[in-house]
Amino acid sequence: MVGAVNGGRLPRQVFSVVNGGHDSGTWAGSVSSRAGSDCGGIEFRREDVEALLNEKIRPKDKFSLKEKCDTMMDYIKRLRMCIKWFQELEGDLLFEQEKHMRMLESAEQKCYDMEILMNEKEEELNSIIMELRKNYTSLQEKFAKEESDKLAAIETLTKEKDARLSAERSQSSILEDLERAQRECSSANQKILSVNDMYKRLQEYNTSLQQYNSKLQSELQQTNEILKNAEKEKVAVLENISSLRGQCTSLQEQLTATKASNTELKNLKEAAASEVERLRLDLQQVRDDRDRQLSQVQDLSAEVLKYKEWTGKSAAEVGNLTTKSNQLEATCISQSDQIKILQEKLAVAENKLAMSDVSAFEIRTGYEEQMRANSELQFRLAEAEVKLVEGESLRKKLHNTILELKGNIRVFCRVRPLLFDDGADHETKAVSFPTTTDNLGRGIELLQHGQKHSFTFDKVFVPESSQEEVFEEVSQLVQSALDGYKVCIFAYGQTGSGKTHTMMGTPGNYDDKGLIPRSLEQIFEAKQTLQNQGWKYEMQVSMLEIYNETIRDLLSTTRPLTESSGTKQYSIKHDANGNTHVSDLTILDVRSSREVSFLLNRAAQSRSVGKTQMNEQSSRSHFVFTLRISGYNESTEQQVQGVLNLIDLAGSERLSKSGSTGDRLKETQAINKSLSSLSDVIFALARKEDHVPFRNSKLTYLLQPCLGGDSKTLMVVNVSPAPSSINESLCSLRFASRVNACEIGTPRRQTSARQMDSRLSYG
Ligand SMILES: Nc1ncnc2c1ncn2[C@@H]1O[C@H](COP(=O)(O)OP(=O)(O)OP(=O)(O)O)[C@@H](O)[C@H]1O
Repeated sequence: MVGAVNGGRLPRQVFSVVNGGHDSGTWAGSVSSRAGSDCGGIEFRREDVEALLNEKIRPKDKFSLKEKCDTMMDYIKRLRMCIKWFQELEGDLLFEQEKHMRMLESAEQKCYDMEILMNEKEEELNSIIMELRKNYTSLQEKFAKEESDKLAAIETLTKEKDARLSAERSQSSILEDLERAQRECSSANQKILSVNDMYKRLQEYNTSLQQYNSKLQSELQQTNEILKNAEKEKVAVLENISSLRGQCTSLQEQLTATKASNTELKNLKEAAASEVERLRLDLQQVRDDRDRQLSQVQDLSAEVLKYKEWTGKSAAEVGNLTTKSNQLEATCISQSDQIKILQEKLAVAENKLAMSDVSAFEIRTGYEEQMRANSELQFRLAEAEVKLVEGESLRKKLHNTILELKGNIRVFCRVRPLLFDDGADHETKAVSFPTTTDNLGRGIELLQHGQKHSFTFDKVFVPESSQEEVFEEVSQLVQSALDGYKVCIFAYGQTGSGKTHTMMGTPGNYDDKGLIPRSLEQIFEAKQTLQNQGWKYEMQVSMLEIYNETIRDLLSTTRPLTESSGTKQYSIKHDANGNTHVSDLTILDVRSSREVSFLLNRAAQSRSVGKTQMNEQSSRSHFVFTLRISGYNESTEQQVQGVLNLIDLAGSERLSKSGSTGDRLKETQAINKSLSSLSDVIFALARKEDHVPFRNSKLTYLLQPCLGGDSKTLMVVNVSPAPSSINESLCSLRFASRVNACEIGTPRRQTSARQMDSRLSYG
């Protein structure tokens, strides 16, 4: 049964219970205590019982069978007792087991409670341990720190000891230094006094510099005056030169005529001389004949005398001789007559010769006089030309000085006349021009809601200013392009304010032509004039427009009809030399202003123009005209590369006011965006910011060299005088005055024979 319960082995608890808690030894004590004498005092060992239970016990061989049977019987009896006892024991054990089970359960419960408690405690302990560990670590750190502090303190102490020693040593030297420093201090105080004195003097110097500055300003004005006078003188000198040239030409003609008549007279003289020579020869011959005949006559006379002496001779012979003598005398007389005639002829010829000699002398004298006058004229001409060159270089120098003093971006303002379309009350004046000497020709005032806004620019053109007057002010700048500068002139302003009028003029009205045609005429005229100084120029032209942030080639013969059919992507690139190139753009060589006018007309027809509420013929794009000039002087071997950019910007307009819709709205938005990029660039330049957002629009990127480089740039801000446009005019003038305050750089002349791309560049 036990075996069934526990695989044939007695449970350990049983031994404990039976043995009274002793785990080893035999069962005798226990069995006897319960079984008493029934066991017969026979002891059996635990192994025996186990063996018995497992039926492994064999009675010992030395007993007899009976003894063996008795033993066995006894054994069986005991076994039965054992079994009984075991049964009792089992009951006890079950009872015990139940008790133990209950105890176990309560122990388990306790255990479980304990476990929970333990877990809680463990957690508590863990956190305490953690805290303790932290404390320990921090304590260790503190300890280490304190150790290092201690070491450092010891070191510092040692050092301090050393320092103290050395301080004690140096104290004395410091005392000496102190004395010296005190001495120096007193001398420094003296210096401070002198510096203060110097400061005062510097302030005075500063004041004098300011005065000098204002003096320079007035000198600048004077220089402007001088420049204008120099211009006038230049014109006078040019006129003088042309009259001298005229005189020179007429003298040259006279000289040629005189030379021709001289040659004629020389020929006549030579003919007369040869005639005289011939006559002389004839005369000589006649004289020889006469002499010969005279000697014959003399001979014959001698013979006659001899014959006369010979009276005895025959009368016939005498008659003969007399006839001969008469003949000879007649011949002699006729020859004498001939000689007389010849002598007369000779005298006439000699007279003629003398006369021709006299006229030849006169002609020679006249010729020499003319030669003298001619060389004098040549000398005066050379002098005038030298003066002209000097005047020209003075003009350039003064002009460049003015620009350098001003910074390279200048601003002109032009107010257009009131138009019928402005619908304005012509009595109400929103724009006025101050007449004080300071601001005369340079100031403009706007009246908005009763408040006056004043602005000053390099030049302000009143509504009555003519196109010619405007051009006169920019002609110097245009001229600089021929001197090798990059020049950029752009018109800015609200839509309908007169930009296109200023730049291009009125179509079909020759006298009202704008800056672009006038500039070209001046350039081509100057090209002709400068030829006399050895300059040869080549010109290339290109024209483009930026419409809705897209570049369009206005000279392309294969221009797409619609926006979407466009194939070419014109990209802008700036090279290392500061030149700008637009890929695939048409560039044409031009030789006369007429050729360029023709191209301008062609471009004007291709330009994007539309009608808005503000302007009947509004330019809906930015127009960029570029002329590249490359010049070479054979005599000085100088080379210049100038660029002239003339730009008519699209007009800014308020969406609300323009009343644009559809495509017009898109255009207006694109125009306003690029103009606002332009103002961003100008403001960044004015503030001297590190990053200037040139790349924010095609317009600003294209104009980068003009705005941020070394070119001479002029902005013409156009404003309308209409009271209804006062807000826009104010915006334009505010922007222009920011531009006017910009200092961008110093214009640089391109005079070296540096390599330039054969493609046209913008700056
Ligand atoms: N100085 C002037 N004298 C006479 N008329 C002028 C003057 N300036 C402008 N106008 C006239 O004003 C009108 C608008 O001028 P224009 O077309 O030049 O303006 P805009 O600024 O180019 O306009 P948009 O930006 O819309 O193209 C035109 O009829 C023009 O003839």
